[in-house]
Amino acid sequence: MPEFNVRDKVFFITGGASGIGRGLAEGVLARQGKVFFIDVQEEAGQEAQNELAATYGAINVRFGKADVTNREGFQETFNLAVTIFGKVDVMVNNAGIVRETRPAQVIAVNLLGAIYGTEIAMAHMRKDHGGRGGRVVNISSLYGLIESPFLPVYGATKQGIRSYTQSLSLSPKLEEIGVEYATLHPDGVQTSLVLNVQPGDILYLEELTKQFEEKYLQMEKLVDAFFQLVSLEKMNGAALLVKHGTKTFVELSLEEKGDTFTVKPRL
Ligand SMILES: NC(=O)c1ccc[n+]([C@@H]2O[C@H](COP(=O)([O-])OP(=O)(O)OC[C@H]3O[C@@H](n4cnc5c(N)ncnc54)[C@H](O)[C@@H]3O)[C@@H](O)[C@H]2O)c1
Ligand SMILES: CCCCC/C=C\C=C\[C@H](O)C/C=C\C/C=C\CCCC(=O)O
Repeated sequence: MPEFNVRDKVFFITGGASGIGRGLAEGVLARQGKVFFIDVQEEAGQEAQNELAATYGAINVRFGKADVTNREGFQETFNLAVTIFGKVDVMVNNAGIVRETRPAQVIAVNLLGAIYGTEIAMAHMRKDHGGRGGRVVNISSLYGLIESPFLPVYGATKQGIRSYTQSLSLSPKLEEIGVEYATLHPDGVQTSLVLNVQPGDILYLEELTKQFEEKYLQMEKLVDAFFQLVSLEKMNGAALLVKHGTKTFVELSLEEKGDTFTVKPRL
């Protein structure tokens, strides 16, 4: 099977108006793919669409306003993408927030939103229901692999995304369904999610700021790593950790110690 080529593939990206989603959208267009992206921020989304269209052509990129926690609205924009581009080949569930004081909201956006997006994409892509197959990449985090005292709720959603996505990748019907699943685990990137953090969004922010060495991962490196992941001949089940200076495919191993088992990321 040849390497998965981005050219002429249609990507659907959630949370694409800014940050990582926007970076990935531009990466798709630069590789001659097509993008439909959604976001709750209408003005920023329209602006991003106009800027990307000016460089890469209006026929290759479209924005739709939608909230990933509203399944109906999410489905409507997905249907619109299929109407405009004829198909969706790659779903990227990227929309996410950090707000430790609002656990229900964080779980709804980060976890439920990614589950809705995966279900919507899978229903369209699955070969056993007349689809063409496809790929789903769910954006987790470094904190989808390790724990942080600063972000327990956020971390739980990111570990949830990892577990959900990797569980789907184990489907015994994978061949006939024809949909592959993977997770991306970025370290800190300087986006509005990090730069606009308010007291209360993160626990012990003062301590975190003191110990943080400002070793951010560059967007360019993250975008390259994403395309390395999505272009794999066989992407299913991959989990790619991208840190400042390194990128590593990680596997989770179950360690047995007497009667106890511990799950440890093999980093
Ligand atoms: N920046 C980092 O350090 C970092 C590290 C690891 C993982 N991530 C993850 O990457 C993803 C993107 O984050 P980012 O850093 O680019 O942040 P960002 O704030 O720049 O972008 C997130 C986008 O999601 C949109 N969004 C928020 N709620 C939404 C909703 N309900 N429906 C639709 N869109 C919504 C926002 O409007 C925004 O445009 C998130 O899932 C985040 O958890 C970020
Ligand atoms: C100084 C403010 C940092 C705010 C980080 C907020 C959200 C980060 C979400 C990402 O998914 C986290 C991924 C990587 C960590 C990024 C930065 C913090 C590093 C601090 C630490 O060493 O724990």
